[in-house]
Amino acid sequence: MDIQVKICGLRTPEDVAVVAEAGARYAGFVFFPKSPRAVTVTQARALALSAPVGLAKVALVVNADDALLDEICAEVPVDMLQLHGTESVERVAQIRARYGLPVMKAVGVASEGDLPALEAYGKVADQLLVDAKAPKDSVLPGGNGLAFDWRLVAGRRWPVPWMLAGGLTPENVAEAVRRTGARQLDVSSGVESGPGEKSPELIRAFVRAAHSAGAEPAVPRL
Ligand SMILES: O=C(O)c1ccccc1NCC(=O)[C@H](O)[C@H](O)COP(=O)(O)O
Repeated sequence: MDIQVKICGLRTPEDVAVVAEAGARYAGFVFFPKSPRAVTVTQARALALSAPVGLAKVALVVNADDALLDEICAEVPVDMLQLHGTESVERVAQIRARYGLPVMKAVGVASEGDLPALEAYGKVADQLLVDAKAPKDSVLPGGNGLAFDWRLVAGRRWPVPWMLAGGLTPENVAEAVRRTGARQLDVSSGVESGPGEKSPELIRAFVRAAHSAGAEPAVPRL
């Protein structure tokens, strides 16, 4: 299976076009006002409508209530919901049932103790996003440009497909793939020239490096 890439935190139609042309599979829109990548529902609608067929649009929310999710799902043609807060297993199942969209649950990983959560969420979500745990003093639950110890997830399997995230860059993505065996990758800060500013060159370099790494045998080297 080819490597699939998600570029998160897109804010302009130009970002969307570059991501699609580069060959990414997913485009993420951040509905978290404190983020430098935040978009409004109106902005996200325009971005989603500009996306070509084949680019899956992902709405990223943090502990969203039904009112916000109702609005996003009514206005923005999204293909997946990414839950990046402290949503419980029950809440993930409820959101999945209410909106009839695939749900990806993000889980922050810093130590072995964080791994059981992936098993639990893997029973109710359609995908898992295995991300670095946010530092305690960060205002952002994700998108901090920090990697975690990839040995924690090397060769692991969960009940549903998963994406690796956290501090990935065009320079380290091949090593991340080799070490973890990940077949899906998510990046935000590593393809930016400044907070919230996506770089077309870095996006192209990241997708190229990820796809090249996917063509190599997926044998974890530790
Ligand atoms: O990106 C944000 O600003 C953000 C805000 C609130 C919750 C999650 C957020 N990002 C989550 C992502 O999907 C990122 O792509 C993922 O955490 C990896 O980020 P990075 O380490 O910057 O590549």
